Amino acid sequence: MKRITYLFPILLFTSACSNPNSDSVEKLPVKSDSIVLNEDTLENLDVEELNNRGGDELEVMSELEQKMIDAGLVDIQSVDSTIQVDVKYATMDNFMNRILYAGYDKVYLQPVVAERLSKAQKALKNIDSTLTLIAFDGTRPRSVQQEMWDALDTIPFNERVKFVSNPVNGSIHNYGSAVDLSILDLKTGLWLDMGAGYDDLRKIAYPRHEEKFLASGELTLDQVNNRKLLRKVMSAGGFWVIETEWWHFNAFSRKKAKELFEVVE
Ligand SMILES: C[C@@H](N)C(=O)N[C@H](C)C(=O)O
Ligand SMILES: [Zn+2]
Repeated sequence: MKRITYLFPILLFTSACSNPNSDSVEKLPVKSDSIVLNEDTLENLDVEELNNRGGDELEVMSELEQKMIDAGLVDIQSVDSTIQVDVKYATMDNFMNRILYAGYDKVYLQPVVAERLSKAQKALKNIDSTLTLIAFDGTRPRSVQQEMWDALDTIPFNERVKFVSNPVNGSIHNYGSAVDLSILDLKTGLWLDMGAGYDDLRKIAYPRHEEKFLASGELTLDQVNNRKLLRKVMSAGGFWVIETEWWHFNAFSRKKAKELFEVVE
């Protein structure tokens, strides 16, 4: 397989609001040293050879994906092609309002974690075959964890750790042992309504406050039941949710992940 290294253009945007649904984004000038193509790499390409290859043979791999493969991680869709992925950190549509994964839009996990996620998917399909798991993030390099952590430096430490793990300790994502995900309804093409968006910092996203928000009418019974369905099938795969994010599931404790795996830096 030919490996082509390149950088996607990265427009740096500032996060005017931490809510991913916000459209109030202030544009900053393009940072010149983060732009576009690595010309040395392009010069070294054997263009004629590439042109002679069928388009579907040409595989373009980002440096990040190569890092995942080198670490022994697997693409969830190569383990279970029925699981959908929508990697928000590969787009501008995330709480940072900028691309964190350049040229990389897959979900890589430790092989044992990917097998467990496939088990969760089967549990979901057994309940309703018109639903599917849709993963937003799997293994996350610690460098990206650091970027997230730094971006939220106006939030007091004790609040910040509820949303982003401290990169010094490492997130369980950094070990390929956590996944952010929801459920997609294949009939409508829509995610099930969880009463709060992905990476929503508000307390309404906290599983631990669900009963309170249900009692106050701020969450509906359907929304809470959708979260419960996600937890039920993830639990069948051996995952558990964290108290402050309905979408984040761990397959191992941090201690166990540290024993078993290396951090992806
Ligand atoms: C940032 C959010 N998607 C997330 O994954 N948070 C957890 C707590 C983490 O950073 O480990
Ligand atoms: Zn997460």
